Amino acid sequence: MSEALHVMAAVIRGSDGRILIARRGSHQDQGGLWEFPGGKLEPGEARLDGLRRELHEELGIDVQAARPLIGVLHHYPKRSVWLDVWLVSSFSGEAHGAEGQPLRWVEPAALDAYAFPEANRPIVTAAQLPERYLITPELDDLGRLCDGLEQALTGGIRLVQLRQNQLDAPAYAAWAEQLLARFDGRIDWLFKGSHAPHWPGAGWHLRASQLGEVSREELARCSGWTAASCHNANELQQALALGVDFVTLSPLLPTASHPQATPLGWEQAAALLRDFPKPAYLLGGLTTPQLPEAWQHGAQGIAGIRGLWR
Ligand SMILES: Nc1nc2c([nH]c(=O)n2[C@@H]2O[C@H](COP(=O)(O)OP(=O)(O)OP(=O)(O)O)[C@@H](O)[C@H]2O)c(=O)[nH]1
Ligand SMILES: [Mg+2]
Repeated sequence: MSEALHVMAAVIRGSDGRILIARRGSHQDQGGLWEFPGGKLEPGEARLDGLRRELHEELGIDVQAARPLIGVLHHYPKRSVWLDVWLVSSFSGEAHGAEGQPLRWVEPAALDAYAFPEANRPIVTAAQLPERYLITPELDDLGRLCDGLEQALTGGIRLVQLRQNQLDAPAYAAWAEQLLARFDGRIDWLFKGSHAPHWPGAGWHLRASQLGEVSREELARCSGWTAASCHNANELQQALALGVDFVTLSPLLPTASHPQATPLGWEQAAALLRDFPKPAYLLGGLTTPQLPEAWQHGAQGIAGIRGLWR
């Protein structure tokens, strides 16, 4: 990372949820492609200061609230860049292309239609994913699960993994089908098991043990989000090679559901994520008030069963 060019970039989210993108000048590196505004950090400059300076220079705005979103180390043929991307949720001033660059405010889902530099794929994903990923508790009753999900939705959850390890495959499929119909369009689902990719619109969450069994092609056929459970550097590399959209990294802290596992702790998790260019949710013993700590340690946010249920 030492030789990589440290670039500060911003996913700027307006009050209506849309995101600001700019088109790079044709004379610039990656010319003509869309980008997240920002630029090179100067020697000795603090990260947030660099971000503020770049956004002032390029857009004429003053940052009021920002936090780390994702770090992406990318090797272009000519040079390596460390894209240090922050989410800007509040700013003053009217954004305009101060260097003559065209700007556009875009719905997060519509970002897929724009041509970005190669390094930007995980940034687009990070801009689209929420900060919390709910994993369902194992319940013996579908009605209770639905009630809990309604409450979670009220609390702002919209990304959910259906974990029901007590069910056999046919029973799991029956629940999945009913849940898809009931929460139509309100939840982004990730299902588990080998049958998961067959539901249109639903995502697929791989267990760590599936990382060596599933192919890139199989994963690419899934029409929703794809994710994997990772616990160490090796599994993160496997997930990266398969091309999943995001991962969970666990266990961060001791948990009741996995009492035998050794927790990673904050520092080890941060070290693993520094070299991992995809959004990652930290999992294990975390609750919503720990979100800022997760962001500071390089995570997209937190995942959880008990911590996010009710
Ligand atoms: N700002 C920005 N740079 C990106 C993105 N994606 C990406 O690969 N880069 C790369 O990061 C590098 C530095 O960005 P930059 O050209 O904005 O730097 P800068 O504002 O200081 O520009 P300057 O050298 O024209 O003064 C470029 O090689 C650029 O291609 C992105 O989304 N935003
Ligand atoms: Mg720039």
